[in-house]
Amino acid sequence: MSAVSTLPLSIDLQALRPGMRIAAAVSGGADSVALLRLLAHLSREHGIVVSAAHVHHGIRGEEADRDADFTSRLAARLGLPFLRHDVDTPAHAAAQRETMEEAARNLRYAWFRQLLDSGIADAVATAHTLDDQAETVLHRLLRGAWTEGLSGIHPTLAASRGFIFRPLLGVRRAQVESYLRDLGQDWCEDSTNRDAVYTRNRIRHQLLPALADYNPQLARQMANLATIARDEEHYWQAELDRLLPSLLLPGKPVRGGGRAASTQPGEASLAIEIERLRPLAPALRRRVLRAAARRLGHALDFDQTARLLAMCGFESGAPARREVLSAQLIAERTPRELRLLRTQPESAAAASLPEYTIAVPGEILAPAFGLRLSITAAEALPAATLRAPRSGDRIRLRYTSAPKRLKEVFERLRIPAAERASWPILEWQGQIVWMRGADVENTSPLTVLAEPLS
Ligand SMILES: Nc1ncnc2c1ncn2[C@@H]1O[C@H](COP(=O)(O)OP(=O)(O)OP(=O)(O)O)[C@@H](O)[C@H]1O
Repeated sequence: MSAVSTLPLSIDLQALRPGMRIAAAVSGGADSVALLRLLAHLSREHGIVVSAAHVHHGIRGEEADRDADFTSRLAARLGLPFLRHDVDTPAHAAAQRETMEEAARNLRYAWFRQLLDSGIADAVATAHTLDDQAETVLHRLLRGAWTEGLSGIHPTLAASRGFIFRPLLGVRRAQVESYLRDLGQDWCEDSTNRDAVYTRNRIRHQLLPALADYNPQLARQMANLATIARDEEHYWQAELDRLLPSLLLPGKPVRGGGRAASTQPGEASLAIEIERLRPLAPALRRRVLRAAARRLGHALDFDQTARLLAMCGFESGAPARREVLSAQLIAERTPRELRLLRTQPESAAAASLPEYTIAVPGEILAPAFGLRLSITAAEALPAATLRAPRSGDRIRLRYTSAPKRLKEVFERLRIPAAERASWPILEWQGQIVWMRGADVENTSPLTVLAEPLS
């Protein structure tokens, strides 16, 4: 089944077959209400079996109850089954040390995959639109993205059974809303969608409209860029799969002894023969290095990759023999090999982590900590420092009477010993005002927002 002409919006249904059971992921917002209405229409015409799947995230109080009731009543009115899943997002976020947004998304997708695995649905449809795509691409561009990041929201995600797909990716949000108005169909507004604390909302309500003054087609072009980047990625990934086995030296991880880097228990390393990298195009060299680092659990940013290329002698300047790329990754070079070594963070590498100075108000990308940090304040104030913990650091958690030693805080938060030396904290005027995953008593005039770098 391809694009369906009898529908008022052109939606991409290439992946669907008659008789398939489709769970529409419905938050109650305009996009997903439109998705449900469109699929309900198709179910009558084409024998697709549609249900409405809603996650109650346990956040946003009564508004979330309202959305769940609204979605359930809408499904009933359309004669469709309603599937509801309740989760405790704050508890999950605390346990996994994720932001609330990350936790909500992870819980949502985990349930979608459960629906597929259990055979309740053959496919889950989400209602991402072309505007979501444009916002995602622009957001990633602002954070500093590779082509993987620029490939944005993928139209289809494979699952172990079935798939997740986004049939509205070619549709503008304004089209969705006018479709609903024509139907006389209402929807729920999420009050947090206007909250300017979230970068995503500022991109949607401020940046994209401002840029559209320069080019009214910008959203579509951002979406086109995502398609181009995705195809490029696909091509290069196939090349990489072909090349990697001959580029990464066999028999790794190694045990040290005569080699460039000696490994300790819990560490791992990979080596790449420099001469084999030399004939490759720069695009492939970078990809090989990034793929090698990824195997050690590390996402290299552009500068780290450039430092590795320089170590191999592919960039100007004297090649360094050793680079501490982050608390967890060291690179060493012998005449023949470039070796990447994943270290225990308590090692010397942790001590070499950079400190980032952040203007207040201001924001910073801190690749060594995998973070993007923004600080808001009502007026210009002295700068803050993002850094790894130091002995003697004390921190006051909310609802506790006195500052505690960092070691106690780590224990209380059950942060594994191996991660502590590189755990990011923010210091302002001699006080720790933020720490990843901790509810810090922040009496300063600073508001701190941290997001992981993708
Ligand atoms: N509470 C929910 N219950 C069911 N589906 C939801 C819920 N929230 C979002 N979705 C689905 O996910 C789509 C995207 O939602 P939204 O834009 O809020 O999420 P996001 O975090 O920006 O994106 P992503 O889901 O890709 O991470 C919605 O159109 C809807 O299909």
